[in-house]
Amino acid sequence: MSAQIIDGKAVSQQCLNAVADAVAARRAASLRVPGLAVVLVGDDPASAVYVRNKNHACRQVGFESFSYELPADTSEAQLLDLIDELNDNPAVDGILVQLPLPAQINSQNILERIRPDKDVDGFHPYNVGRLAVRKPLLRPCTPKGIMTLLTAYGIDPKGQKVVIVGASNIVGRPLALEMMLAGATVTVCHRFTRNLAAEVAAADIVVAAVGKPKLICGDWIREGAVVVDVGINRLADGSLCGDVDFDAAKQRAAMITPVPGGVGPMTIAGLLENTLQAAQNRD
Ligand SMILES: Nc1nc(=O)c2c([nH]1)NC[C@@H]1CN(c3ccc(C(=O)N[C@@H](CCC(=O)O)C(=O)O)cc3)C=[N+]21
Repeated sequence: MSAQIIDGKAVSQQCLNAVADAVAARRAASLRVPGLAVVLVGDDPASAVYVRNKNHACRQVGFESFSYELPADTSEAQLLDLIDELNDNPAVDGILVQLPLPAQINSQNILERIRPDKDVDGFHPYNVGRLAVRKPLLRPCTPKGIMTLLTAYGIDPKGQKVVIVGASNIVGRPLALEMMLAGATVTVCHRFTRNLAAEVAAADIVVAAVGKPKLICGDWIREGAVVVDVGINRLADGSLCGDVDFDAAKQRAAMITPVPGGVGPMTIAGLLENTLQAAQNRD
């Protein structure tokens, strides 16, 4: 048996088309075009890809896009000043500060400075807390994109055993909250998990979000499971590889997301949906 490949690029395109329609409708009603500000400090290569894809998507849906590229030695105070300015700028609906930030800047201080109603990454403790108490406002983009992708393929996590590998603030943790909200029974694995293979083998839905190439072996996957691979790892030969051994896992899974073309494009879709929502909430 070979798994059905989940096409994140196609579903992302559908999401972007819906956002573009909503932007056109806003224009027709003389409402403001949504504006997204992206702040990049220094030059992290993974962030550079993201910024490029995000700019392309913004143009495609008709958003106004504000790009800030600051030198690697920018101080925390300078970055806080820029955020205050963007918080007060009425043309800006969404603010995204690319992570990771250089070592001299405390990321948490930065994330907490962004107005929660402009926090389109969903990383502010207020938005994290809203999701935790089942009253989400702006939801983290990658978990949101994964839920959209599963829905598009008719996969309902309700009552399913979901195993998430990785407990990061940006993917694993908020995804656990999303999955609980959707009625799944959730296990979160991390560096202290004793028998990772056994945890993964018990899953109806496995999500890998650790950033370690091929950490998840194909023969761990239960026959007929759904596999979602969040990892985007660049190998020495320049190729991209997920956290799952794709070729082996697709022999056992019912459905699987590829890298690239899986979760990555859905993160962008989630971001643009959040920015539209932020604009609508501010009308
Ligand atoms: N505050 C913040 N929020 C983020 O969401 C965030 C961030 N910082 N820092 C960097 C990471 C990385 N990230 C990606 C999202 C989509 C693709 C993406 O579209 N990938 C495509 C293309 C990959 C390629 O061709 O290299 C794919 O998987 O098919 C990549 C990377 C968001 N991040």
